[in-house]
Amino acid sequence: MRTRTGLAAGFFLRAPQKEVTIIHQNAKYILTLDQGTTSSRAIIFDRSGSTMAVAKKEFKQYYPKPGWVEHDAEEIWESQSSVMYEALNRAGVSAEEIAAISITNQRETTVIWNRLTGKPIYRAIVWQSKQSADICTRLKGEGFEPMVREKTGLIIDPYFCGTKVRWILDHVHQAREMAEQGELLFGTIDTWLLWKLTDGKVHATDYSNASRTLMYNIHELKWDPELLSMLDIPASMLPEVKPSSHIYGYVSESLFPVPIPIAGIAGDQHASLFGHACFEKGMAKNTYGTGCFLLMNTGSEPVTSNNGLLTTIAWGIDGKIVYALEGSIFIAGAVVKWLRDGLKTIWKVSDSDEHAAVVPSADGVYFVPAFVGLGAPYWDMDARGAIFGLTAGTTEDHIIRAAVESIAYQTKDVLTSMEADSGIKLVKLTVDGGATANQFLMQWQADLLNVPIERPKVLETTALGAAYLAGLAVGLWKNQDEISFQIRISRDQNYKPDLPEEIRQERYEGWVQAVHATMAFKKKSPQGK
Ligand SMILES: Nc1ncnc2c1ncn2[C@@H]1O[C@H](COP(=O)(O)OP(=O)(O)O)[C@@H](O)[C@H]1O
Ligand SMILES: O=P(O)(O)OC[C@H](O)CO
Repeated sequence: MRTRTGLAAGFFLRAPQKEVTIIHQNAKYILTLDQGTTSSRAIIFDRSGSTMAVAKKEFKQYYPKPGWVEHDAEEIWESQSSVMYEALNRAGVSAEEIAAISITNQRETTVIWNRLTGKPIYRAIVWQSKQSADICTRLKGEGFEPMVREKTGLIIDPYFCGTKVRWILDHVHQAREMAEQGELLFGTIDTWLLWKLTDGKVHATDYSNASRTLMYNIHELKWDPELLSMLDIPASMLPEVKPSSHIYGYVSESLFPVPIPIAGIAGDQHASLFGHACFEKGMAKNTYGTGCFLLMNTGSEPVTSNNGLLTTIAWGIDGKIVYALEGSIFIAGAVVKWLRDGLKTIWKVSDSDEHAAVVPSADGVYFVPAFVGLGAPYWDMDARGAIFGLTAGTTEDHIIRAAVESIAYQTKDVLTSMEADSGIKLVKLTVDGGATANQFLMQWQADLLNVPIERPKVLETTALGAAYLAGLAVGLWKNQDEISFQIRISRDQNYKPDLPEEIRQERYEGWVQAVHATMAFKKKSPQGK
C-alpha cells in the first residue's frame, strides 16, 4: 500500500491615516505573494475577496545535517517572481489593474545579505532549523531567559531569528567584520522579497515579523539594545519596522511598467488571523500546514503565558497594535509528508484521510512527531519522534491514523494552555491550511476539542488576510467592518463534535503519556541527541 509594559495598552504608533488613494485608475485587484515553507504562491483577489488566480511553485529544501533546514534565498525570489507573473497571466490581469501588492511569509526564516551586491552570504536558515541550539543552551545557562521572555514574548529557542543571525555571524568567513562595518543586512523573508521587489531601495519589515526575531521589544516597539548586546548583533543590520497595512514602497520599473505600491506585510500566521476576521479579543484560528499555528487575538493588551505559549504582535494598523497568544507546533502536515516520502506508506498525502478512516481507532498507537523537537507548550528542542503502543495486530492504517491524530492532539495541548492563559473558553475554532482538506482530521479535531470546527470557502486565508491589509492601505476596502462582513458570508464547512466524554479523556490521557515518554527518552538514550 502506498499512498508571544510599557506603552502597550491602546498605544498609537502615529496618527491614523484617513485619506487613502488608489494609485492607478483601473486598479481593482490585489496581488498577494505568499511565501511558504515548501512553496511560493501568488494569488490575485478581487474586491469581493474572491480568488481570481493562483500560481504555485515548490522549491528545494536543504538538510545539510540532522536537524538543519535551509533554503536558497535566491531560489525563493526566483520561484516567487515567476509565480507572480504566472498568476497575472492566468487571471488575464495587467499590472495597471493591480491596486497593491501584499507580502505574507514563512516567519523567522533568516536571510543575511550584502548591502552592496545584494547577494546572500549564507543560505536562509529555516524556522525549523536547529543549528543554533548550542547558542540557545548557552544563553539560557547565562540566565537571559526571563529578560528575553519579558521583552519579546518569546523564549530562547532556535526557532526564532536572533540565534540564527548570531550563528551566521559566528560561522561565515568574515561575516562579523562585514556586519560591524555595516555591509550586511538581515531580513525575514518579507524583508528579502521587499528588497528584491524595490531593487534594493527598501529595507523594512512589519510589526508582526519583527515580533518573531528575539531582538524586538514588543512593548516599547523598538529593536532592543539589551537583546542585541546579548546576541552580539550590530543594529545596522536591522530593517525599519512599519505598520502591517502601510505603503512600504513601489515595485521597481525593471519588474513592472507601472509603480505598484507594496502596501501590506504580515507573517503568514498573523495574516491568517486577519484573513479569518479574528478582529475581536478572544477570537482564534488554527492553520494546518507544515506545522500548526493556533493564534488568539488578545486585543491591545499583551497576555503573558504561564503555560508555554508565545506573546506576539498580531498586526499594527491604523495607529494601533493588536497582540495575540500563539501556540506553535513544528510538525503537523509534515508528518503526513513523511508517511509519503520517508515511510513510503502512502502515495499521496490525501490518501492518509481514507487510511485513517478505515480503522475504528488507532488501537492504542500514539505517534509523537517530534522530528525537530517539540514546540508549544513543551519547548523541548532535543526531543525526537516516537511511536508507542505497537502490537502484533498493528497495521499500517493504525500508524497512519496515529500520525494524523497527532496533529489534533498537539492542537489540544496548545488550546488547553491558551484557555488557561486567556481565561477564555473557545466556542468554535476556525481553520485553514493545506491539511484541513483531510476530513478525518477535521472531524477528529472537533471530537477531541469538543468544539465545532469552521472552515472558510477561501482556503487561501493567509493570502487573503495579507490582501486585506494591503487593500486597506490603498482604499480598496474602507475598514475592518467591511472585511468582517465579507468573511462572514463565506463560511463553508462545519465539523461538529460527536464523541463521548470518557473516550475523549481516555484517548487524550494516552497522548499526554506518550509525549512525556518521548521527552524522557533522549535523557536515557546513550546517544543523548
Ligand atoms: N489531504 C491531506 N491530508 C493530510 N495532510 C495534508 C493533506 N493535504 C495537504 N496536507 C499537508 O499540508 C501541508 C501543506 O499545507 P500548506 O498550507 O500548503 O503548508 P505550508 O504553507 O507550510 O507549505 C503539507 O505538509 C501536507 O502534508
Ligand atoms: O510556511 P508555513 O505555512 O509552514 O508557516 C511557517 C510559520 O510561519 C513558521 O513560524
